Amino acid sequence: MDLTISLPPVGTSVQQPDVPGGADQQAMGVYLRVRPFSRQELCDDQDQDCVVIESSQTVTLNAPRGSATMKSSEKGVGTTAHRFSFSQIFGPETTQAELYENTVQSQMSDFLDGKNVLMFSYGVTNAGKTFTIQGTPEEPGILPRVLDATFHHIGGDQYEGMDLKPYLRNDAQCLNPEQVKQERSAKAAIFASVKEHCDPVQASGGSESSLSQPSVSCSHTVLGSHPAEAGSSQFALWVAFFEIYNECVYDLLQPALCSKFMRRPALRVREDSTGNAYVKGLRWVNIQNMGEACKLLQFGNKKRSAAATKMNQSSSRSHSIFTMKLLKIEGSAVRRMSEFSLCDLAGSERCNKTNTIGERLKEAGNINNSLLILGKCITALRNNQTDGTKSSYIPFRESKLTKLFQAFFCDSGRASMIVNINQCASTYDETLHVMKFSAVARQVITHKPLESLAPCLVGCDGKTLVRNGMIDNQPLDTYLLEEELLDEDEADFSLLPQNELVNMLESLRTKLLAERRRNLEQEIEIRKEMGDAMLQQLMESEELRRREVEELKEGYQEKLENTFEMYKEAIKAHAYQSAMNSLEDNYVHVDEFIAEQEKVEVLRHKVSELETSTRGVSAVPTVDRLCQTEASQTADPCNWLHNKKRAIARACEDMQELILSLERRLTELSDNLQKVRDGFLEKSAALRRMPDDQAKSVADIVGDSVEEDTESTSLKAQHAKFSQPKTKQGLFASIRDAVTSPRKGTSGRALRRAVQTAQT
Ligand SMILES: Nc1ncnc2c1ncn2[C@@H]1O[C@H](COP(=O)(O)OP(=O)(O)OP(=O)(O)O)[C@@H](O)[C@H]1O
Repeated sequence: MDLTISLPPVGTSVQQPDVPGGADQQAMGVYLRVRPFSRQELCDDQDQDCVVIESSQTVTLNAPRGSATMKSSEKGVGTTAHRFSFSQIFGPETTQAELYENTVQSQMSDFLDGKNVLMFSYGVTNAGKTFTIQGTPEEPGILPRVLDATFHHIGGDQYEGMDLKPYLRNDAQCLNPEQVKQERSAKAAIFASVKEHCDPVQASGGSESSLSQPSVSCSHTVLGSHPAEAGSSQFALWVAFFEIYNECVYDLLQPALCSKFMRRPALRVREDSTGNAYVKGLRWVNIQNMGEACKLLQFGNKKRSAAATKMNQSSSRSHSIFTMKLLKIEGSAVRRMSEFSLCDLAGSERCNKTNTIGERLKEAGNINNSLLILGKCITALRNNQTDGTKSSYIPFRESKLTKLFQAFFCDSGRASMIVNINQCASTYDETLHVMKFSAVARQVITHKPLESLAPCLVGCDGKTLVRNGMIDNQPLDTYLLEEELLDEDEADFSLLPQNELVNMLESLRTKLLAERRRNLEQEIEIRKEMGDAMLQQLMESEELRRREVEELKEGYQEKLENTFEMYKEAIKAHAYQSAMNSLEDNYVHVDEFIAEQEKVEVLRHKVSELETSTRGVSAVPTVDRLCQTEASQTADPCNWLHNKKRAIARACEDMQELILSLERRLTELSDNLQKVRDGFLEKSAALRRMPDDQAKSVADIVGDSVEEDTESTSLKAQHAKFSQPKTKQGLFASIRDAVTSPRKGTSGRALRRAVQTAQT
């Protein structure tokens, strides 16, 4: 988990932060506890002097070989040694009692004085967090010691009645006899289920400090300064034990479910009318001695989500919170109520180190997420405090854990932290992250907690009975439930006394304004974060698309080239195959080829002889050339001549058709001439009968007729030419004449005759 924390320069110790506020403000208590090596760890060569305690407040971490930190420093990023300072450092030899006396005792006196206190343990898995908070029967941890000290403080002033109970976050409720009965039977059910498993000495519950067995030597000197006011006040201690697992809150003091297949009901985190978070429906149990406390712890621990991981056989997979509420009772009024919460956070392990898969991986994700938010809250708190002008958003509401912690950090409480580390080389990098986190936490300033005001006492139905220790004269049931106050439509404010109403309105107005301002700031912050995130996402997806398109293009290009190459190869292969096939088909042995050539030569000779012997044919050079060329191409000259004869016959037929068409046209023209002549004669006669002024136009008409007459004459002359007998020449010369100048050359009939002669 990277908490993205800016650190002071390496090699310098983190200075104790200046506390501007003076006496009522102090730096958050951050203690370091270094666990001793286990025998197994020593065998595994985990002792590489990674953790060197320099003084009671300063420790240096040296990166071992193979760690990511060492690798980074080898690349020139960062260094191998990091120094950190703490409120106090407890080495491996520190006993549980020493730790308690030097860390919790001052908080303990605050708690007994009516102030709210939070203490949480933070560290990687297997670092000793649970050992520090709960300990073992032989070496009890902080929690049993706090309980023991509380009972010692209560002494004989135990409030026996169970009718005054914590309610919401800071209020108390007055139970009716029926409810008291229910409380007793619920408590008895819990104890009944742990009876067999609980150590008989601890379970006896006879002693008010049953934990004060030989192994536990708990100093109660601090309590001497604030002894319970004998006779005047009584005390009631109520405890709750719950866990936050996978971001769901589960009550560890709920009776066992009927079936193991039933799912545990998850509880909701709500806010009371003053904005303080509380777990709705959480079971509070009144305990009156250490025996009962021990049984409750056993009952709850059995239900806690733990699992064997690679690094810890019994690793806590959830954040467990044990909360004590001490009610100071005078008569039937609760004068004061204070809270002590002890939180054993789940290990901040890395997924790869712990072999986390499946459910364990999901757990690790949720654990790391809530720890990350805790880190963000602490960083934001520090930033806001160090820079007075800054008021950045603190994301308390982003996880259940930080929601419940908010009150301790912001106003009505005091928080302190015990950082647990082991000295193993294999977990060095994670340990370094934990130390960086604690370096920031060390700079957070906490306000000295104010003594809590008398809680608002509500009746068995949840309606307010007492405010600030004063019992109102108004009928008890005229006050409103928190839910009703939140629902404006149903709230009947007119039932409240006037001065109460004015005060209430004023405080509500102030709260509303503060809430609106906070909401607005949060909204702006969230919008900005969302906008940035969306922009980032867009840019990333754009880049991704671009890369995908490029990859696709390259892929298709490559495919195309491959296909093209494939086809080229196929065509080449096919061409080669075809060439080979045709080579096989046309293969002629060289002797055969020579013989054939000789045959051709003989035939050619014969053809030339034939040509020479054919008169007239030899006179046509074109045909001769044609014959020579084609005769050389064919081995059978007779066949060739036959073909040629057929071709010439076809040509003659065409010529005949041409001659016929010309004759038809000549006939048409003769007919026209005849018509024109008739017309001319008619018009000449008419002319003679017509006056002189029309003579010119008639002359034009006559002119036209004369032209036509001229044409007619020339046609006639042509016809005569066609009709004249012609000197017999070569066949092809005659054809050529007929084709090139049909009007001037031989007549159709003469041409036909010439062809016929050639054919015979
Ligand atoms: N100061 C100590 N002296 C002796 N043994 C210790 C000490 N601290 C821890 N151990 C032992 O180390 C082991 C791991 O401790 P523990 O279970 O408390 O770790 P953890 O940090 O709570 O782990 P996880 O986060 O996985 O629950 C336990 O066997 C515990 O008894």
